[in-house]
Amino acid sequence: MIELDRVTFGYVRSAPIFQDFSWKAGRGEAWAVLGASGCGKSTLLSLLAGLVFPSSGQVCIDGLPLTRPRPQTGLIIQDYGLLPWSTVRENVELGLRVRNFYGPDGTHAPRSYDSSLNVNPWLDRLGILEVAGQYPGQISGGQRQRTAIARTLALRPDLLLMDEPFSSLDAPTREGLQRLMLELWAEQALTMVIVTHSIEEAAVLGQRILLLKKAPNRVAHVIENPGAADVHFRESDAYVRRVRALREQMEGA
Ligand SMILES: Nc1ncnc2c1ncn2[C@@H]1O[C@H](COP(=O)(O)OP(=O)(O)OP(=O)(O)O)[C@@H](O)[C@H]1O
Repeated sequence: MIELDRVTFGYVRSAPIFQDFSWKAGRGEAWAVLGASGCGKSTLLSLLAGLVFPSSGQVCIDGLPLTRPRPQTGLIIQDYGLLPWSTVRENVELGLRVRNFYGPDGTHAPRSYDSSLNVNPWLDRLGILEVAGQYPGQISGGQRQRTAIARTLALRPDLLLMDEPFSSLDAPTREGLQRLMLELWAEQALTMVIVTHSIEEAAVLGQRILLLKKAPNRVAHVIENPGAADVHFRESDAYVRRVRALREQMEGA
């Protein structure tokens, strides 16, 4: 589904963050991108989202070179990006309204396009139906993040990119949302890429973990972590060992 082929990227007047960097992710996989601050995790997400482009090499999604943001890619950023003057329901409808205006191909709305704004199933699935009439300022951080997730999933993405989605939440809320993401990932047949600087989060959410090191990243260090999809993985010895191993690998970065 995702293929980075010898990608080189650096911001203007800055040293490259990725140099001849190649990486592949298959359809339906759950990836965590882990690394210390400044190693290029968010930049990788921007490359995957089609927000920035390599100076050489290619980013391909589903075999097609990425030349602009793709309508089937959902991006969830750290501060939720909710409109404070709109209710939870209006925020969840927002992506669908924009898509109805521009159409799923990003240029125009074809007649055949289903323009329904029925977001109730998503509000229900994300557990925010009872706060649907409230404004972002009146709900908790966890509910705000659920709203952002509902808004993105209502667009039925096949690729979900998340940048430090739970970093500002307290531990029980974060763990609840991590569990929910794993359920949604399995339920919706999503390909998921979650950027995190938390070793524990990477171990819980990433069936495969891409470890970025100090820039420039030239090699994709991939750690297999098949236990992640299991709801009880967090309580297992294998999880403790995985976290320890990841910490050692990060310290050696
Ligand atoms: N828009 C930009 N213009 C110039 N430099 C940038 C820009 N965005 C990020 N950088 C720089 O690129 C490098 C990688 O940044 P990036 O945000 O991708 O790292 P990160 O691993 O996500 O870090 P963090 O965990 O702190 O968010 C950093 O040195 C950062 O200062």
